[in-house]
Amino acid sequence: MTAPAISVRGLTKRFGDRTVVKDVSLNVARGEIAGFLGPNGSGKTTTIRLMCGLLTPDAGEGTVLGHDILREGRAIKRRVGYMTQRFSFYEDLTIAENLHFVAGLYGMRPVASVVRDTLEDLGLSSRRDQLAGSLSGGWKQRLALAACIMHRPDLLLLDEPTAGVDPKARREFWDEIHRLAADGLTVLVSTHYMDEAERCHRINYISYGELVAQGTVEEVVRNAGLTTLVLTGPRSAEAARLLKGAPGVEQIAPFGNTLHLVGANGATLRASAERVAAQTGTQLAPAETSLEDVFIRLMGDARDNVT
Ligand SMILES: Nc1ncnc2c1ncn2[C@@H]1O[C@H](COP(=O)(O)OP(=O)(O)OP(=O)(O)O)[C@@H](O)[C@H]1O
Repeated sequence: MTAPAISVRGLTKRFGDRTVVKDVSLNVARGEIAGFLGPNGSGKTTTIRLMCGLLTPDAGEGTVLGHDILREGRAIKRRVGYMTQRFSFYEDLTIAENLHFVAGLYGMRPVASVVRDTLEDLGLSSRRDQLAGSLSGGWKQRLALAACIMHRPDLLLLDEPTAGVDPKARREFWDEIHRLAADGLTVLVSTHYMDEAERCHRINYISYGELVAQGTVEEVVRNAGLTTLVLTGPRSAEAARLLKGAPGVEQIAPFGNTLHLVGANGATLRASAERVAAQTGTQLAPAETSLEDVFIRLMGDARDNVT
């Protein structure tokens, strides 16, 4: 039986007297696209670096691609492609020249055909002679992806790969990720975008260094046990004022003419919402809880734990 792509337990990392990763356990099956989510500074990058042997944990153990993270960092690095948050290229080299350089670093032979295959694989052939510095965000990101899959890794670690990229380029990037996963590559990808989280097979949510939710999107939403209601009508802004601080109302978010209300205690939330709906002549209806509703809730919970 092949070992899971990632199987780590109790990972902990301190910087000075701050513990930024606390007892994190993570399992990622081969071929899975695992999402890694959480607020800024919650420890995603640090966890990724612990798993690919770039940082040594203060506690914890486990394997990545069957290799021990404490003793076999070199073997892990050879089989992992890591796209960092601020990936960089030689801006005054073309796409093809940048890839030649990377192929040389990895010692891949014959360089010319490796580069040609990679260009073709990622649909970069038509732009092979364009200077990297003159590419749009979406093409730069595609080049970065090409550079990190060139050595045919088994696991891709992508740290916010689509930050600042337009929706069409993001969609194409995700189509590419799914294509790679269908070919057997495992992907762990950190993101702040909800639509991207929904494109993962499973998600892992980390907050202040602790993993607080794991599972498929449906499981994470269901386990949060939240009720969501929608108020609609021209007086929804007034309704929002009246609902602020009302019993059971934990989140109030306007979306155009509607007001999105979320709370853990469904009965209390409904009672408050019905009262205000009657007062303001707005219509009340049940709605599906979204992943965003759950994440806002998780962020609030974690902050409460810290203060
Ligand atoms: N080498 C370091 N030395 C000291 N503190 C660090 C170091 N690297 C990260 N940190 C701190 O650890 C915390 C977690 O950072 P990390 O980059 O892992 O979070 P993140 O979840 O990736 O955040 P973001 O979403 O903003 O990228 C932050 O408070 C950060 O400032």
